[in-house]
Formats: sequence, structure tokens, C-alpha cells
Amino acid sequence: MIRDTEKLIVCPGVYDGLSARIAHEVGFDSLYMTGAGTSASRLGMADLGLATLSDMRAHAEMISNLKPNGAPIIADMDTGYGGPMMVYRAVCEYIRAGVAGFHLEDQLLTKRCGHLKGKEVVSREDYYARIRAAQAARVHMGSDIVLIARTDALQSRGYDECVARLKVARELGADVGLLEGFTSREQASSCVKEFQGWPLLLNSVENGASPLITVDEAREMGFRIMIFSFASIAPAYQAIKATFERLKTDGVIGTKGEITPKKIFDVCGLGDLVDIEVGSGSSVYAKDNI
Ligand SMILES: C[C@](O)(C(=O)O)[C@H](CC(=O)O)C(=O)O
Repeated sequence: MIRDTEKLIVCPGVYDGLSARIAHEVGFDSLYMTGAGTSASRLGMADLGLATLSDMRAHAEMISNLKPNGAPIIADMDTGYGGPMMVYRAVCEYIRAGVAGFHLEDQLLTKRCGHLKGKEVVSREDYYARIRAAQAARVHMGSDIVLIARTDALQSRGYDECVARLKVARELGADVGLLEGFTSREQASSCVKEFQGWPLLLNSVENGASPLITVDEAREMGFRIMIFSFASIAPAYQAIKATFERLKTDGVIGTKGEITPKKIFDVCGLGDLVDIEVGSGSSVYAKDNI
């Protein structure tokens, strides 16, 4: 998609099957599987490098295959989960899982969310080794999976170091760049100019380390992909907590009447599943009997 359009691709962050289904229901062209959200939903753990390749790959595979041939999924690949061999393996696994694009960063394996303090990055050479391994994997697999080079060096090493790292990542074959945690709009805008002709991705984390930049502003600046990492996990937290509090105090959940169990199952593909069953000649799940 990034190779076929000049438009800004807007990806809501999804963290589980239901949030991915809701993104499909609303009709987004592309989705982002957040690592922070995967860690929270799959492990119940903070985004501190605890999710393994197996956790991430399994989650990405489930989300990517909810709608085969549907909106492509960009998935977080964190640090690549080890040295170059492991990065190579991670990319091969994401390709087999049906992921359309992934971002690979330069934080230490003991990483943390890009919007926390105290981030450290590996040396330039170690980072480039990760990018080379990722590039080799997709070449060997004959895959067009999109390689997004991310740097988290801004906090500890400054803007110029980020630009230097991304320039080499571009030379090594990365399709897209991601400078994590811009501290101002001016910085975000000048970064796009710096890399004119090479697509940049903007990670929007409301209430995170960066100023709020709207989709229109990002488009105006020239970003080509925008992900909203917390677009489902933050509102889910808010809504679930408010509901649980109501349950505790009032003894009811209080959901609107139209939110029936069937409504939720419809969002989760009930119609398509029944079509498969009926089309196969079975009447167990007939349309008028469910
Ligand atoms: C983009 C990110 O990698 C994610 O997991 O969604 C996180 C988001 C976050 O935790 O704020 C990141 O920016 O590191």
C-alpha cells in the first residue's frame, strides 16, 4: 500500500481480536498492532520488553488473519528479540504470519515503551546489524513485507544521532523511517524535510512524550503513515473501569440496549462464519436459528 499511494495511511492501534474487528467495522484501510497493547492484553504486563517473539507472532498472526485480504497490519517488532539471527527469524515468522509491515528499533533488549524516561539504545553498528538481518530475511523469503526502521535515540543521544541512524537504515534497505518521541512539531516537520522522498511514520501517543499532532497536520507535514498506538487500549481502560465501578456501586453493567451478545458476535464475524457453515451444507448454525 505504501508503495502504491502518496496518501497518508492512518492506522488505529489494536491490541486484541475485538479491537481489530472494531477497526474493520469502522472501515480503516490499515491497522497497527501495538506491542504495548499486546503486552497488556496477552500478558497483563507493562511494555518493558517482556513480550517474546512467540507472544508477538501469535498475536500478529491472529489479527492479520481475521480478514484475509482485508486491511493490512503493521505490527510492532520491538528490538527483534535478540541478535541478528533472532531478528532474521522474527522477520521470517512475521512474514509467515501474514503481517504486512513491522517496525524494528534500536533500544536495548531490556527495552521500555518509547514514551517512558530512561531509554537506552544499542550502538550504531548493533542497530545496523539488526536492519541488515531484517533485510536479508525478507530478501531470502521473497517477501515485500514493509521494513520500518525505528530509532529511540532522541532521548539519550539527540536528534542528529537519530537522523544519522535512519539515513544508514535507509541505505541498508529500510522502506520507512520512524523517529520515536518527537519533542516538538517543528522537529517532526523538519525531520520529514530531512528525509524528503523517503516515507516517514509518525507514532501518535496522546498524553505521551510528544505534542499532539492531528492527522491533518501530519498530512500537511508530509508524513506517510500515522499510527495511534493507544487508540483502543486507552479508551478500553476508561470504559471498562467506569463499567466495573458502576457494577460495584449499582450492581448493574448498564450497557446500551443495542449492545446485545449477538451484536458483539456479529462484529466478530458471526455472519461470515455462518455463511461458511451453511455453504458447506451443514444446518447446525442456520441463519434463522442463531
Ligand atoms: C508504538 C509502541 O511501540 C507500541 O507498542 O504501541 C509504543 C507505544 C507506547 O507504549 O507508548 C512505543 O511508543 O514505544
